[in-house]
Amino acid sequence: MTIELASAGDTEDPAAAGDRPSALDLLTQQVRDLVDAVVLTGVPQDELVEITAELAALTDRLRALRRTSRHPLAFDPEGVPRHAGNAVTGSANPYALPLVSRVTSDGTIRAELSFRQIHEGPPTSVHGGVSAMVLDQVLGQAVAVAGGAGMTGTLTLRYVRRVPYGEPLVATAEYLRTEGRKSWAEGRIALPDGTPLVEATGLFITPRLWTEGTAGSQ
Ligand SMILES: CCCCCCCC/C=C\CCCCCCCC(=O)SCCNC(=O)CCNC(=O)[C@H](O)C(C)(C)COP(=O)(O)OP(=O)(O)OC[C@H]1O[C@@H](n2cnc3c(N)ncnc32)[C@H](O)[C@@H]1OP(=O)(O)O
Repeated sequence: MTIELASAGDTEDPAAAGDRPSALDLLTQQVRDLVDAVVLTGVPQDELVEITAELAALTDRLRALRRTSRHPLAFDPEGVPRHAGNAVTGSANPYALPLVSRVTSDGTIRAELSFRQIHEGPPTSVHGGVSAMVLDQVLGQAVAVAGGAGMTGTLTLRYVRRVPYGEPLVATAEYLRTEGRKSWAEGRIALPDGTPLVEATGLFITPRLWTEGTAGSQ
């Protein structure tokens, strides 16, 4: 297999890397595949023991050199916050879906997504907390793009229909309004035909600390 990588040093700057994945992106995706495989594996016990030992050795290799700083926060040209370590969108975070959002011409945040079996809560359905995490992110992006970036103050959800995994879905969010440091947004996870599965409204508050000049950590 030949893999064309981004140049060394590009990993912090997706724009500089163009469409080519960095080695860290590829590692992250491989670990996602690993997690999926763990949840679904049926290999015998002795094989599991051997694999666990091999993974422990790989974990030690990764720990040989640790980052001394968190992944930086950047904004893409449309104003969507990008953070490689983010739990929902992070290209360097195996835990992230990852969710890739764009801004439509009317300012809506839109992300096509597909949950996996690892996101299961009730049998055959996505865990409600996982849906909430995605909605927190896209609503937060909607207010960030509108200029009101903040921390979630409240997030209200209505679980309308069960959310399936393994099927294409769409998450969208729209900025509503701002009053002082408070901004509101609404959004939903829906089937591709628009049938809503989970609806959300959220209040995002720009922390006093940020307005006093200290950057947030999100
Ligand atoms: C320099 C620029 C840097 C830019 C950086 C951009 C970052 C990128 C942005 C976006 C990324 C993409 C999207 C991400 C999406 C995910 C986001 C999350 O998951 S956030 C994690 C979960 N949320 C928390 O952990 C919050 C914890 N709470 C706090 O930090 C504070 O309590 C905070 C910021 C919410 C408020 O603290 P205060 O000191 O700034 O503000 P006070 O003066 O207490 O309140 C201001 C007003 O807001 C109300 N308020 C405060 N907390 C509230 C709450 N939880 N619910 C409702 N109202 C609340 C108050 O009653 C007050 O209202 P009245 O002005 O009197 O009308």
